Amino acid sequence: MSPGPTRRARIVGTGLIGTSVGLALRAAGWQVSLQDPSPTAVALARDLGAGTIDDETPDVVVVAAPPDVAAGVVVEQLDRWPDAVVTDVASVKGAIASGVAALAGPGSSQRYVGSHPMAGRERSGAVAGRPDLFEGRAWVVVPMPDSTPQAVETVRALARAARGEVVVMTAEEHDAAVAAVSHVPQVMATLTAARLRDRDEHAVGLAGQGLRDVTRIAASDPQLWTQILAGNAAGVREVLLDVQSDLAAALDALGALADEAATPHHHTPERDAPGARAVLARLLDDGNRGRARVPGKHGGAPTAYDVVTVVIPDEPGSLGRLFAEVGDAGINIEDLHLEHAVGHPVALAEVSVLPATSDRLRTHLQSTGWRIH
Ligand SMILES: NC(=O)c1ccc[n+]([C@@H]2O[C@H](COP(=O)([O-])OP(=O)(O)OC[C@H]3O[C@@H](n4cnc5c(N)ncnc54)[C@H](O)[C@@H]3O)[C@@H](O)[C@H]2O)c1
Ligand SMILES: O=C(O)C(=O)C[C@]1(C(=O)O)C=C[C@@H](O)C=C1
Repeated sequence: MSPGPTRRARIVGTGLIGTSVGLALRAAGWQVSLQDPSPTAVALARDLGAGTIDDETPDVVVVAAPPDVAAGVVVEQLDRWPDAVVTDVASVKGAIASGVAALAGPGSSQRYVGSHPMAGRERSGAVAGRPDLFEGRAWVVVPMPDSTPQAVETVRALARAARGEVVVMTAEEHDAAVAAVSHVPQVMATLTAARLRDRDEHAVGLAGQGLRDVTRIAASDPQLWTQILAGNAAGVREVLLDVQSDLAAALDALGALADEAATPHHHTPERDAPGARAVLARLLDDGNRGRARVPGKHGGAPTAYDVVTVVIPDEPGSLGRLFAEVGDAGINIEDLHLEHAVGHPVALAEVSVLPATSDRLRTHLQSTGWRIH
């Protein structure tokens, strides 16, 4: 290791995450060299500005390869660069830690520290890379029992340079946490979206923002996610067993309510489905309470935004004019969703703002001729 701050990184695996790490580190002034078995992937990452293709000796190597090869690649890199710290960014940590422990030569695993930036996209490949992908997102750092303090500090510095917020955990803590906050959400999005395959176009055409919110990540790469789910099988299964018991309760309640509805003329308190509505209400309330725990922007406490829904003509320049108008009112847009109504030449822009500013924004937009929904 060279003295002073780490400035030379090597990225091995230049897809979405490797390219994003390269772009982020270069923006922070680091030298970055790139490597990938796919000549196209590495050339593309270079052309996008993520680094150079050379064999400069690195201070730190970032393995951003698929989870099922990550441990082997970490060990190759520990052997190739005997003075470098090596980390990986795979979405599972226990399986990689055991792989490295089993394969690494004596003493070299001390230079390995696992990590996992909690940011990504439903797309793969260098072209989807973003320099600001990790901005304000948790970046989990997972030391091995024998990692040196210097190796841990090197990986913390790397995560900070890429604009992540460092959180240190064991591999077991990490895998249990991401089962609930990342892996099961992927499964639920996938299962929900799968129900749309055989629906006719009229039904799917009614989709509003709710479906979009719930299914964005159902577009993720099946090959990558098969590896992630297999790599955290026990943790994912444990959370899904709880989901299964909630689903069973929902099915029982819905069954009772469906029977009730099928005998509409014989409503009596005994024949009604006693307790079924309470079961559904409890499940929905549990969902409210879980959702309220999801952190807000930059990992802070959840912020309740007010949504101002503005009707905009579905034509070039409308959104730009709306942004300018909100800017003129001196109000920050915290989030934005666009919804297109089927068969209508307008779109709905759902502008999220801080609650203290929403009334002022509505008044301002109405006074300048915008239709508020
Ligand atoms: N996609 C996400 O949202 C996300 C978020 C955080 C972490 N991760 C983790 O980051 C890693 C990369 O995921 P991605 O989304 O960038 O995938 P990706 O498919 O976009 O990129 C993977 C890259 O690894 C390369 N590769 C394949 N085999 C390799 C090998 N043996 N050695 C070196 N490189 C190899 C591929 O050619 C490809 O360029 C995975 O371990 C994943 O779990 C993904
Ligand atoms: O936002 C997305 O598209 C993601 O899939 C990101 C996401 C997640 O938040 O669950 C997915 C997998 C990763 O390991 C880390 C981040």
